[in-house]
Amino acid sequence: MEDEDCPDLVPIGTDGAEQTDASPGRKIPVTIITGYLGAGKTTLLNYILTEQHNKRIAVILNEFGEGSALEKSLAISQGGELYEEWLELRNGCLCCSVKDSGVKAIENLMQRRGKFDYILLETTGLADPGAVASMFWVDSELGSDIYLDGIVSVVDAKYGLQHLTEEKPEDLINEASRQVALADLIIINKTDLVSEEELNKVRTSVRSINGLVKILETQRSRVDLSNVLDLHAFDSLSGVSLQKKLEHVKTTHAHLDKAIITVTFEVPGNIKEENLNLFIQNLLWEKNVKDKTGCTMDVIRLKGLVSIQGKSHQVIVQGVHELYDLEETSVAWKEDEKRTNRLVLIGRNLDKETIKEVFIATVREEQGNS
Ligand SMILES: Nc1nc2c(ncn2[C@@H]2O[C@H](COP(=O)(O)OP(=O)(O)OP(=O)(O)O)[C@@H](O)[C@H]2O)c(=O)[nH]1
Ligand SMILES: [Zn+2]
Repeated sequence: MEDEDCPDLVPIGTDGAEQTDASPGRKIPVTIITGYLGAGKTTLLNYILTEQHNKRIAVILNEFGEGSALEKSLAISQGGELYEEWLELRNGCLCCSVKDSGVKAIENLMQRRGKFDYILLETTGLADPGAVASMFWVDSELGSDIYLDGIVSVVDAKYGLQHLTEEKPEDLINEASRQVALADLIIINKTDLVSEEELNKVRTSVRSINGLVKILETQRSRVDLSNVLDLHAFDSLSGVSLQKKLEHVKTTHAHLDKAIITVTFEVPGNIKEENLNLFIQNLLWEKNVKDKTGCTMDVIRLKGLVSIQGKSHQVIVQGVHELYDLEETSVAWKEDEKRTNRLVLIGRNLDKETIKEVFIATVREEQGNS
């Protein structure tokens, strides 16, 4: 990789703040804050910055996914004080080659100014957070200083329902639904503007898309920060909490043909890692898994805990769009425990029976002893 391709981040002023880099080896979490136009993302960011006094938080405001501006500002909060850095990007934007250069740019800045403890990234209201997420997720595996902690979606209590049901041309999934489908935490904001009944409708609609997500309701995005930061939603640390969640997933039925829903299934026994890979790749890459009517199953998010042959611990499966990852958790299968595989899929054209059959068939096929 050529250094030339990486944008430079140039901090404004040379007499920067003191560096408070305590633990150089530690990785820095990135939380993606997404949500439709005007839902309350910036309000949430500002709230976090004013509430959180002991973390050095870097904020990337609003610019990922937009490719025009030549400079980006990076607001940094430390000890309750806000100051701003400008990122001067040689090739114009942070997003055009985000995968390498966006992360690299953040790393460069940290080298010059000392590490942050935390990075918050606000996407634009129409962004596909999956694209942004995959950039940080992949890079974490390449020895980056940064890792993806979670995706938080803010939903407007008043207009959210309208956004979620908006029909897009050519069968596209609307942005609001995608943001909800991908989220690890949903904040339904502006509850002051709606009646209890309206709020129920929004909540039901959010839940029908994402049966796994935690939902909070707020005014002015005021939320207990322990619910937002350090979720570890993408790493094996989330294995323990995922286990509990998987037992209580709210599976939903499509009330509309094209609705995004959550399905879950369980298949007992041990599976081979290569067979699981095959199943996931058919689903996410080959896209050759179809529902009963012949429509391709369209998976936006996938999570699961599985039992892989030869592994003593539960393995967590994570998928976002076409990326996925298997990682052994710290949870060991007990001697007398029934080994099992639980998967949750969020997407379109998902029908539980078919997908379970396909899973079983794929797992069995290659064992050659069915
Ligand atoms: N009534 C009410 N207004 C709110 C609430 N939270 C935020 N707002 C207002 O809603 C507007 C949009 O809030 P932002 O935080 O800028 O929303 P955003 O998601 O960052 O918006 P974009 O970046 O433009 O997509 C602002 O005028 C806020 O003051 C709330 O709980 N109730
Ligand atoms: Zn904003």
